Amino acid sequence: MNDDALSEAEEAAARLLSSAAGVDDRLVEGALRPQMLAEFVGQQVVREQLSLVLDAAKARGSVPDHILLSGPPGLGKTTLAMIVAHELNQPLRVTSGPAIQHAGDLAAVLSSLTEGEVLFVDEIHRVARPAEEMLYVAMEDFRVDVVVGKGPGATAIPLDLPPFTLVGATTRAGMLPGPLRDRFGFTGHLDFYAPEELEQVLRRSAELLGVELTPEAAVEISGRSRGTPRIANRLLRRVRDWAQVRGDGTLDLTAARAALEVYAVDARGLDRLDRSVLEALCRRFGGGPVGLSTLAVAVGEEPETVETVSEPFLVREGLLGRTPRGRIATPATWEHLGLAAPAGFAWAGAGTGGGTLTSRSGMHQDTLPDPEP
Ligand SMILES: Nc1ncnc2c1ncn2[C@@H]1O[C@H](COP(=O)(O)OP(=O)(O)OP(=O)(O)O)[C@@H](O)[C@H]1O
Repeated sequence: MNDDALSEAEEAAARLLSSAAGVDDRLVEGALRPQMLAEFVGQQVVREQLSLVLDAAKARGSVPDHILLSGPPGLGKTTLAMIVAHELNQPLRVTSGPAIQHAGDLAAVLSSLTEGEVLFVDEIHRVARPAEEMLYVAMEDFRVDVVVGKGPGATAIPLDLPPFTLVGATTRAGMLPGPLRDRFGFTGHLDFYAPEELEQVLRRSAELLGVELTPEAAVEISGRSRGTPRIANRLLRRVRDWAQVRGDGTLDLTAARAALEVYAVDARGLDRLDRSVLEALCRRFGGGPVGLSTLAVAVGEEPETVETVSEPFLVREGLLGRTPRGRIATPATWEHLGLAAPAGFAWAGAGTGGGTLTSRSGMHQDTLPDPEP
């Protein structure tokens, strides 16, 4: 092997090793999380409000009010919870709604908190009913009533808790019971990011990953990231893979386009699930209305996944309408799929919030609660 061939082989090995080091994407995702509020890109309003809440509490030397963060997945709720703990210089305890199925589960977590600690409850709308009451008391009075014994002889022993801050995150704010929502002193709603904000996220992540990202590639990736930093970072890592394996290591427009084609992310950022939802809606159900659960079965997913992961973006893009009678296609849906709308299809909906069909009769309906506002 001559010197050139040898150095090529060494380079190839180095490239493979560095991509192998990035195999655990979750570790990389953690490394890309901003640590302080000042590093957190976008969400100007929530950032300013939160910074006031935290600064005021620090100035008073007290714990801040409980904080509720809502919004679609991947917009930075967990990151903000971590930032809250970091900014307050307090430890963070992490749990999630589905893990709290009994009051005892919650009592165990609460009774081990230290003063000022930040307790993060992800998917707080899924905390089981029996634990909810206990959470109300803990949030308001910093107390848990531990029940000892069973039946008529059961007694509740009150246990004082040190003041702590609860940070709750939810993708379904509408599902939170009123009394729980009311006990949060601050509620921040995270919205999808603007393309320029995602470019900023991408530039920051590329720097942390030590890769060169051209401005054109940043625009291309951000445009296909569905307004979501987690997706932007994920696509960045896929483009990095492509650039390392098939390109020269630079994340340029060619690498971005080629990689996103390999991973079937279309020009509007729709992925496999989004397209399956739209295809099923139009091809199998004639554009709807079709109930959420029927649609979810048709694409082989859980209704909650379709509702929380796919729908918010599709509705925002005007590619899907949600009505009390079910999900419906919009003119943009047919256009995006390159299909002709069936004769008689007429849409009288607002682009983002849903709408009504004017001439088609309801078909394929499930019993469906009113869509969330
Ligand atoms: N504002 C931001 N600036 C920079 N990076 C961000 C921002 N928001 C999110 N990220 C990145 O996106 C990733 C996903 O964020 P995070 O896990 O906080 O989302 P989430 O809203 O909690 O999602 P889920 O509800 O699915 O848990 C993080 O790893 C972080 O690197």
